[in-house]
Amino acid sequence: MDLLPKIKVFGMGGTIASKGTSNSQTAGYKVGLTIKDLIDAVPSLKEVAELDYLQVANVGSKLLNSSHLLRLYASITEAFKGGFKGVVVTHGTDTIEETSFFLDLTIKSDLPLVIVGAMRPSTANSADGLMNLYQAVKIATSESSKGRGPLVVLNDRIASGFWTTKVSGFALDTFRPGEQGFLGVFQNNQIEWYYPPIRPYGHQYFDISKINELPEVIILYAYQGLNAGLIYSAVELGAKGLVFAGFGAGHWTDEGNNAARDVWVKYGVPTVYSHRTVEGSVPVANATHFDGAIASGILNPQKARILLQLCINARYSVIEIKKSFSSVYGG
Ligand SMILES: NC(=O)C[C@H](N)C(=O)O
Repeated sequence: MDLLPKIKVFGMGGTIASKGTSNSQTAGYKVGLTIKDLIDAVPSLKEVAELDYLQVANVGSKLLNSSHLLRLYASITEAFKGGFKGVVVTHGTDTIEETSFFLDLTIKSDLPLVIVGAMRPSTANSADGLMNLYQAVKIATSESSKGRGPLVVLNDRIASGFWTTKVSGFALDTFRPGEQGFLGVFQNNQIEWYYPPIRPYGHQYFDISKINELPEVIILYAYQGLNAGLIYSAVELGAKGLVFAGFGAGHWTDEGNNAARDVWVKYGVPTVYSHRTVEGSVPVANATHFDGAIASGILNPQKARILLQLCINARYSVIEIKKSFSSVYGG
């Protein structure tokens, strides 16, 4: 018999590793399973891969921060260097999109990297976690998954980790690929790709191999009657960059724009104008208020924040940051 591919699975926590107190409970449950428990619960994994595993964290993904991301980055890099043919990360769905976008910009490998979660705890009727985990490992073992960047699998669908975003706190098909579309689908547990391997337009790589923290970047959300004092508070809290989840196509109040200009002129803190709308983008024409104003393009605030952190960490000038954002469609 051929040797099975060696796959490393990293556990981060989330609903996929959670337990409720009854099988009708789908909210208010707690993380209670280890990555070993999850793997042991899917005996058919033994038929597709030789698995090793590591618990990197075991929390709801709302509790994950830049230190966890850097630890995960280091663990994945080591696994690929150590000869594993693919990696799977089990993760809470609330912030999968940030982690997957971050890994897309920092892991320099064409080997399959799959991030997977669940929308129902392990104790629920029709819990989705184990099938999602099985499919994630299948993707990680497949030659056809190479060169696509991090992939997010949920509810039979395979999405680009660069683009995907969570749209519902309860729906099993919570991950939407936006206008870019899903990359593939599972049918009877066989992968059906819609496209050959390709990286997103505007994809770039950041070397973070020598750092142990990422700069603080704070997101501020637009609302009627916005208090522009929040911008100064964010800078006082240590923000080295700001991201605005603006109205419509990145609009912000005049008072807020003036405050953002002020913190740029006084402290050199740049602001990325993103959008609170689920879809759409912020064109360069809507971020011309001052030199340190940057258009997010199509990137939502949480992804724009990661890109700005990486750009500031790389000591990019504001012109280089603008170039980074404008290489993403619509920026
Ligand atoms: N469905 C989920 O995974 C949500 C969860 N609470 C999380 O850790 O993000």
